[in-house]
Amino acid sequence: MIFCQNLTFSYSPQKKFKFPTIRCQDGEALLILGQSGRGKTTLLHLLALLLRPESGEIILNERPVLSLNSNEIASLRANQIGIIYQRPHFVSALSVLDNVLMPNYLAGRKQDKHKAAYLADQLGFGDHLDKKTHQLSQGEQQRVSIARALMNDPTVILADEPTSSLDDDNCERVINLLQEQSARIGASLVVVTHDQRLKDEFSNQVLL
Ligand SMILES: Nc1ncnc2c1ncn2[C@@H]1O[C@H](COP(=O)(O)OP(=O)(O)OP(=O)(O)O)[C@@H](O)[C@H]1O
Repeated sequence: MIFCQNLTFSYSPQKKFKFPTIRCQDGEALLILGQSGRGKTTLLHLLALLLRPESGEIILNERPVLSLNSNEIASLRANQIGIIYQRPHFVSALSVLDNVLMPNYLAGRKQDKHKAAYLADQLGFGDHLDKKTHQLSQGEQQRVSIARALMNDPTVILADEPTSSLDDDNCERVINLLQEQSARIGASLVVVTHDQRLKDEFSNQVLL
């Protein structure tokens, strides 16, 4: 589960944010909708512990996390949080498969090639595993980053505009897969987006 309340953050005295209470239980999905510039990525990075709020509280799996030290936060992020960034960050020298396997490596786990291949098939890029990521289209790269986020069976999945480069068919496929996978592993799924196509796909929604 993920819960936060009274979160505030500022990039500068002119750019301050106060975010609404967010609550997403295990196996549930939450959509956070907002226009460009409303702070969706900022909120997601706060929840992913990539940014530190000025005030407020974040609880992951019943545990207050803002008092953890940097090693504890790194371990939590590697093992329990799957992040799908707005723009995927890949290691360009590695194959698509090795990029998908990267979270196993970073968390000190055995590399699970079967799972990587399964997720790649489900997400429709199973034929591209031996390529380099720059040889894939933007939509394919986005799907690779989704597979990568699911590799360690995270308890919290945070997705930043996961459907922005996708056509309608792939949009539906990706959202279904994210919801199925998070429900299957009992994870909390939080999606931030301005993609209005997702409005009817989530029963729990927050507007920024
Ligand atoms: N590192 C930064 N330093 C200063 N201002 C920033 C920084 N990152 C974001 N901002 C500003 O904070 C505001 C919110 O940015 P954020 O990326 O969180 O919005 P968003 O809702 O995700 O937008 P979009 O839908 O366009 O991605 C924007 O006005 C942006 O210019």
